[in-house]
Amino acid sequence: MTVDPAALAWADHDAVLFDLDGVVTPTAEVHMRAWAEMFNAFLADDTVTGGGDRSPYTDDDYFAHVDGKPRFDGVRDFLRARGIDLPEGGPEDSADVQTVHGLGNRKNDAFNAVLERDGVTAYPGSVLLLDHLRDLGLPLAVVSSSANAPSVLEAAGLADRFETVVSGAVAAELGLPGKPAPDTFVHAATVLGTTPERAVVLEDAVSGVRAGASGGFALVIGVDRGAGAAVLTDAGAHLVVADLAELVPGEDR
Ligand SMILES: O=P(O)(O)OC[C@H]1O[C@@H](O)[C@H](O)[C@@H](O)[C@@H]1O
Repeated sequence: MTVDPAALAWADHDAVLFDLDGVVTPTAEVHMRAWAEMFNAFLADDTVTGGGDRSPYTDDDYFAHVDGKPRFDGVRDFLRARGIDLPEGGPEDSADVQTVHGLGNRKNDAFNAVLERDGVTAYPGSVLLLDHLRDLGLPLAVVSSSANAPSVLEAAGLADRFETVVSGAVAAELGLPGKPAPDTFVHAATVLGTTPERAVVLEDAVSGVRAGASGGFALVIGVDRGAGAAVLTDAGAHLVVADLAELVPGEDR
């Protein structure tokens, strides 16, 4: 399917489902840096046992194993890729314990420290699209793997723009598998009173694009913030943009 981004018939759809980090707000970068800080300290720590490949963690590792997934899935999938065996631990593990949950909690502390220090400013092009869709009266949702989605939306001043927020915490509560499984997007469509065949998904991560494609959504729009347009297309995006302003009719680009 070839789609002209500026000529999208938004009104033909019932709802629009936005990933958050990297789509609405530039917080994918904050997640990326927090992961890199945590994994590199872990990989360089001689006291850690569990074998595996301890070479430094790179952005390629992020895009291949971590991007867009719920926090502890990201930890597990990266460790598995490196052949490193760590105990699972539990949600209450402190951030200095060498378990899957301890490492995830350490990354979360790093993420929240940056959020508190720097705040969040949404991408201007994304706010333009949100304004346009509000003018059209389309119901909107955020579907994010992040348990921090509500605080990021609050910090960006956008909490009132979305009818529902399916965050990592909501998914865990409802027992929904995270991206790349389609369940969180399907749940958001249901909450907005529609079905995947009538809803649009916007995603910057391969795992999220896969979720939209395997869920049978009418339109899956990839947002290239570093994953690569070809990679997003291969994962199932119907079209790929670099900025959400490209999706607003009449916006100068
Ligand atoms: O904030 P949390 O709960 O750790 O969420 C983790 C993930 O949240 C996603 O929204 C990001 O795109 C991921 O790359 C990130 O790792």
